[in-house]
Amino acid sequence: MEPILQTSDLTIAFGGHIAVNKVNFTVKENEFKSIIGPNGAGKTTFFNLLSGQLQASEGNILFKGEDITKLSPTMRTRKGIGRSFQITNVFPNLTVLENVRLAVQSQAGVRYNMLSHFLSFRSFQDKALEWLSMVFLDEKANVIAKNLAHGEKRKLEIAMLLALETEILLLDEPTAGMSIEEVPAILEVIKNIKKQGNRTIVLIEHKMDMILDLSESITVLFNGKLLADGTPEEIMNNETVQTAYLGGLYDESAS
Ligand SMILES: Nc1ncnc2c1ncn2[C@@H]1O[C@H](COP(=O)(O)OP(=O)(O)OP(=O)(O)O)[C@@H](O)[C@H]1O
Repeated sequence: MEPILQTSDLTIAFGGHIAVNKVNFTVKENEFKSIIGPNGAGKTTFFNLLSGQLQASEGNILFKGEDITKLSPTMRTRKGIGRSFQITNVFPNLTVLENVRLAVQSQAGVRYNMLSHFLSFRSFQDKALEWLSMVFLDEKANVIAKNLAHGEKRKLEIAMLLALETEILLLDEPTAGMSIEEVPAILEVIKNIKKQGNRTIVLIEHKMDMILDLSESITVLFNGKLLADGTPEEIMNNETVQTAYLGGLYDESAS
C-alpha cells in the first residue's frame, strides 16, 4: 500500500546548521506513528516542514502521491494535513462550544452570519458537540474558554483540530506544560481518536510510556537525521537507538 505521507531526502538548514537532514519518512493510512528523539533532534522542525510553516531547502513531501512540498500551510490543511496548536485559534471570551462551532463552520466553508439558516446552525452546533464529546469536554460546553484549566484548553484545541476533519493529525507534544495529573486525560483523548480508526496520527512526545502505549511504529530522529524506524519493540531493542538516545542522552527531566 502506498504511504499516505512520505518524505524523500527532506532537508532544512538554518545558516550552517542542518536541522533536518535528508529524512526519508513514511506513514501509512490510519497508522499511529510517533517521532522521538532528544531535545534539538529536529522533531518540531520536521513537523513545520510537513505542515508548511517552513519550506524545505532540499527534498520533497508527497501526500497521497501528490507533491505538496511547495504548498502553503492553508492548502496543506485543505488537502488533509492538520497540525495541532498552530492552526488553532481559541477565542478566549467565547464559550467552548462556540469555539468548536466556529471551527466546524470554517471547515464547512461558511462564515458566521446572523442570517444563517437556523437548521444549518443547529447542525454545526450538533457536530461541535460530537467533537467535544470525543475529547470528553462536552460537560464544559458552556464554559468561557479562558476559564478552562490548562489541560482542558489542550482538549479544546484538539477538538478544534478534529473539527477540520483532516485525514492526518500532527500532534506536537500534546502533554507539554501539563501537570502529571492532567496527562492521563489527554492520553484517553488520543486513545479515543485512535479508536475511531479513520485518521492517520503522527505524534511527537517525550513520554516513552505514552509512546509505547499508543504507537504502531516509531521514527527516531537524532541530530536531524533519521536514526531508526520500526515497531516499538524493534526500536526498544535497537542498539544504535539505545546508545544514542534511550541509554544515555535521553532527557529524563522531560518525561
Ligand atoms: N527558526 C530556526 N532558526 C534557527 N535554528 C532553528 C530554528 N528552528 C529550530 N532551530 C534549531 O534546529 C534544531 C532542531 O530544533 P527542533 O525544535 O526541531 O528540535 P526538537 O527535536 O523539536 O526539540 P525539542 O524536543 O526540544 O522540542 C535545534 O538545534 C534548534 O535550535
